[in-house]
Amino acid sequence: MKNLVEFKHITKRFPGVLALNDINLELKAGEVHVLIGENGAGKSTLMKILSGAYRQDEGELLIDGEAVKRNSPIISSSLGIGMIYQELNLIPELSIVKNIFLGSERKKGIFDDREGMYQEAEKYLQMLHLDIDPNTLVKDLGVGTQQMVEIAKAVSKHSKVLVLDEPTSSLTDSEIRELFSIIRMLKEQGVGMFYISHRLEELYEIGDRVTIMRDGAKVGTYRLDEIRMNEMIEKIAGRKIENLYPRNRIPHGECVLEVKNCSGVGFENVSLKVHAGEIAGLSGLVGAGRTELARAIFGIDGYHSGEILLEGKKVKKNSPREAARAGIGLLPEDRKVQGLALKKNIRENMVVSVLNSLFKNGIVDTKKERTVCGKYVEELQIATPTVEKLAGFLSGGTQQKVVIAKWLMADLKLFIFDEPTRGIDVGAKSEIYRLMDDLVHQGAAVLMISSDLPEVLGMSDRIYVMSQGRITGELDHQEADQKLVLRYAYNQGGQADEER
Ligand SMILES: Nc1ncnc2c1ncn2[C@@H]1O[C@H](COP(=O)(O)OP(=O)(O)OP(=O)(O)O)[C@@H](O)[C@H]1O
Repeated sequence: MKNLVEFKHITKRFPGVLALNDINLELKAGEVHVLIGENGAGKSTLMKILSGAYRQDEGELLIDGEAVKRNSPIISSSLGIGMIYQELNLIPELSIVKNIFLGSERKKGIFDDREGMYQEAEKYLQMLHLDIDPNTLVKDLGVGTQQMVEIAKAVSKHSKVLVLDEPTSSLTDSEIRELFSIIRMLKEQGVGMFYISHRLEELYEIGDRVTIMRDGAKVGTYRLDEIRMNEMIEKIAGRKIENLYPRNRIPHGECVLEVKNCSGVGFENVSLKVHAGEIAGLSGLVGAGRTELARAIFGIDGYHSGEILLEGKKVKKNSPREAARAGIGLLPEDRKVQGLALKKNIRENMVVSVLNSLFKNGIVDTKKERTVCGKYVEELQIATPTVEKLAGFLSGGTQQKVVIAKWLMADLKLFIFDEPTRGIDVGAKSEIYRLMDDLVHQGAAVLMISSDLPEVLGMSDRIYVMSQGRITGELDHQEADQKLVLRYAYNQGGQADEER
């Protein structure tokens, strides 16, 4: 089969980092080629060379068999390369049609052919099974639908190659199904796709071949029907991971968090408890109201009735500062926006929450600071030559590790983690789990929101399930399994009980 893209001996350096080391790789027509590897392994850098955002230091890029001498985003797009990023690149204030045709407006004479563009957009939306008016503003769409609009945009440009960078990370289950059926349709039309993801289960469903990368080098390319998951995990991490969920459950202590009949925007009549020494999982589908509840507990948003208590004392409403002072920390879902100062370096980002403890005689004890940061850089395998590197230059997953380190360092009574391992590679995941287990052993309480079912089941002592703003189930880890949690998540828990 024809090669749509060929990377030949591609090397790329950044100050202090060999981001890509002699990479050889090809993409065939009609193929879904998965790229996988630890955070900072070089996946995005390779794709940015394809998109023309970066230029390789050595090696050659061929598109459709032709060497691309001088690449740029415009050239790459004209050669049929479409990029669909995690951070969506649509303009929220504009309509779907305007977004689709931005920069490639269809003309009738010298004027924009508005009617033509509307009809064409409608055709693409129908093709993607989206029943929406193309004049709808993008800001009024959910994240999943926005992603579909990005795909419609790529389809309108008749892209031969699509790059999907963690496309499912914020989609609901049914949106993921929809996306996969679109990917299959595009495959049949001969479109080739690079697919970056850290979710190993889904790769088997959608991928043809997988290339594993580590530290900027290619470990190997394998057909997915020829490599087992355990083997893949070992190749990604470069070591054996005996136990991904290193939980050592202990009898729990006093109640730390109590939410009593709480109602607010996105959740209703929620009651739950988390104890010292316990990890309580909060499961449910995307959009079930879990993040809204977490934001209310941490005081970012208010709630109109009910009570939130920390160690029996009421937590002040609407004040994250008071919540933090009381001993609550929230690791937000949207970490890039909320969790990190991009213009500050790793060290500065990490120590903000513990700065007080680093002062000695009124000045920061830099030796202690470096030791503390170094420990987390090592444990979480943060890919960086130095802790002085600006956070903005780190790979997406590495940025998340820095935010997580910052929270793990803080001395808190209650940690709320919202999707703690989204976008994190499998080796670091097990380290984060180990550190979470340490936290509860030291007496903290953890509320972990997660859409990753194996993670919820593997880590929690108890699992609360939410559906449409309400708690629909509470399960002990011993009785919980994937099916049961899903039933409650779809609010079918009652029926399940009757069946049993
Ligand atoms: N503009 C830049 N300046 C300096 N270093 C960079 C820059 N872009 C990437 N890097 C470095 O290159 C390496 C590869 O990063 P890349 O973003 O390609 O990783 P990745 O495999 O996509 O990771 P993730 O899974 O976290 O998205 C990292 O060490 C990163 O810090």
